[in-house]
Amino acid sequence: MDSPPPLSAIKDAKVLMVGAGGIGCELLKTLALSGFPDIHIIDMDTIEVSNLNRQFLFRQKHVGQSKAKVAREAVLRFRPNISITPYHANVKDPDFNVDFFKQFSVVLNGLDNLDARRHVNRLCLAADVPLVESGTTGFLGQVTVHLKGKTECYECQPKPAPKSYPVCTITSTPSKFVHCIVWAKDLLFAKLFGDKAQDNDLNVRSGNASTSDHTEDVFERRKDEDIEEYGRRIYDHVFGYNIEVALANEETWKNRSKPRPIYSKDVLPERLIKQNGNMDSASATDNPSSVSAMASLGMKNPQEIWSLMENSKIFLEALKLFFGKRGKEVGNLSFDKDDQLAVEFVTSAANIRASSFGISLHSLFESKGIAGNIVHAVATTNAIIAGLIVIEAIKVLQKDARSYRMTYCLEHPSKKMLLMPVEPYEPNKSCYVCSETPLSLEINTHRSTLREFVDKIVKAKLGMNLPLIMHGSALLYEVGDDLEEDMVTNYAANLEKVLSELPSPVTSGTLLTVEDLQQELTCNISIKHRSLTLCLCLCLCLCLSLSLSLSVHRDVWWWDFC
Ligand SMILES: Nc1ncnc2c1ncn2[C@@H]1O[C@H](COP(=O)(O)OP(=O)(O)OP(=O)(O)O)[C@@H](O)[C@H]1O
Ligand SMILES: [Zn+2]
Repeated sequence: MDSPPPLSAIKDAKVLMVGAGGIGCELLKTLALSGFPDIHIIDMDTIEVSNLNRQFLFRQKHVGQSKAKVAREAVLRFRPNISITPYHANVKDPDFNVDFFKQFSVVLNGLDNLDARRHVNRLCLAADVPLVESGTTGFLGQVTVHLKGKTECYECQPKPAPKSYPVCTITSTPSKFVHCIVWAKDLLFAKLFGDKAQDNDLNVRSGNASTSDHTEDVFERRKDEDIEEYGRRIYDHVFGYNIEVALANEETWKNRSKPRPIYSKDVLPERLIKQNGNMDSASATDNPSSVSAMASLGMKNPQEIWSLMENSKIFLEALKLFFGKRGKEVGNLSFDKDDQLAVEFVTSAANIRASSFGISLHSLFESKGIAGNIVHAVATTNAIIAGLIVIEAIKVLQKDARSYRMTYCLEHPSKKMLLMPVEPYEPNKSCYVCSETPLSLEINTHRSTLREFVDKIVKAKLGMNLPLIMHGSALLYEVGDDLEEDMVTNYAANLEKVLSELPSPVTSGTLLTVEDLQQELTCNISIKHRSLTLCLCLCLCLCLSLSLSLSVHRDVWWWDFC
């Protein structure tokens, strides 16, 4: 593969790529073939089988290995004379600080999440290094250019929040298959296999009226309980008893069609073990990651829609395999779309619930897409976007500011164009990241603790990684390895206090300074005490994903418990 000699701007460039996935593989290849001599890559992941269809630098034999390292080796085979430095690490690690970023001529993002994108944006601003940002969703994609003070930063425009659903729709009145998936994944799967200490809206009342101990958690496996018996008890509780309890509230069903309780004995023969063999032969391998209920039941086609009976068998088999073959993980699992057994369990549970509510059933393939919020990736879109990133990177290196473009890759032509170039916007003067605009936060200072403020506002909403919080000259909180022991004790005590009872009380009118030492970002937050009205509180309660809710009202944020 011969290519023309590189432009001088390219020859002297040192670039940082963040992400070596779908876009990253294409990008590294295009950078190398364009003559970029010095490329650094950060990626925290290892290669999964599901990456191989489009992340073409990786092969089956690389599964389990670092993406950054394998991508390097693959490209060095056809461009042996360039320098590629891989980091198998999270870009949020403290080693990747402002000084690290300062060594690069330009940073190129091929990431898949908001959190990491925001973090890189801040480091690029602090290091004053241009950023070319990108993303794809199926046939759609975009490449944007960000230069401090000249164009808007990645965070100048608010980004849409991930979709969440009202709690009651999920727990009581699902009307779409996605509601059943959210129930199966975020409630049932989390309850059975996740951290027991986590809040969970799943109904945990005992289904057995004769049980003397009414506080018994029905989801706990009883001592010496046979695994199939346990599975059937869970099945009957969530698909049978809970539906009967819900039906008793007639108001709910006045204008809705009633669900049908489903009990395992009505769908399945008395005992399955005899049909499916015993635990030891249930799975062909002992490798926990390849345990599969479909495999042990001899079902092969992920695109097939299973009957209610098949879903019920998969449900019991998956539960049995989790406890039998992956028992060590039970209690620590969170749903992962690349975990076959988890997807099988969630698909079957969602389908049984869908059956109960008269919602059409879906295949494992479709369920996986919905559960993982997946829009199936299109390799060609990634290749187009990677090409556009390199074009913008070259303009940045040539300091050709007038020709910078943000380019949108469309699904259908608009004005006969599939690629829509737009001139970059000016920085947003009220952006708290790239300008010094103060923020306003309305919060219940008598009920919210400093820990909630740190976790839900400073980390989750402001996207800070290593925060420090000051009230005037009083330090309320900071993190770091070199803190004195008494400071660590003070901060730990502060975290549990409500804001108005901190040593330096935070009340209406307080101006807090929040700083992230790694991102070199400082924000001033003006606090206003607010106790929510009932109506507001009810509306907040509808948000499933947060037990504490926050909403952005232009530049004023309010926040409280539900
Ligand atoms: N904080 C981070 N630090 C380093 N790398 C990251 C970080 N966040 C995401 N990435 C990397 O960005 C890449 C994004 O690639 P892509 O969107 O193709 O996702 P994927 O996980 O490879 O594929 P898919 O999600 O479609 O299965 C991934 O390789 C991921 O490891
Ligand atoms: Zn900005």
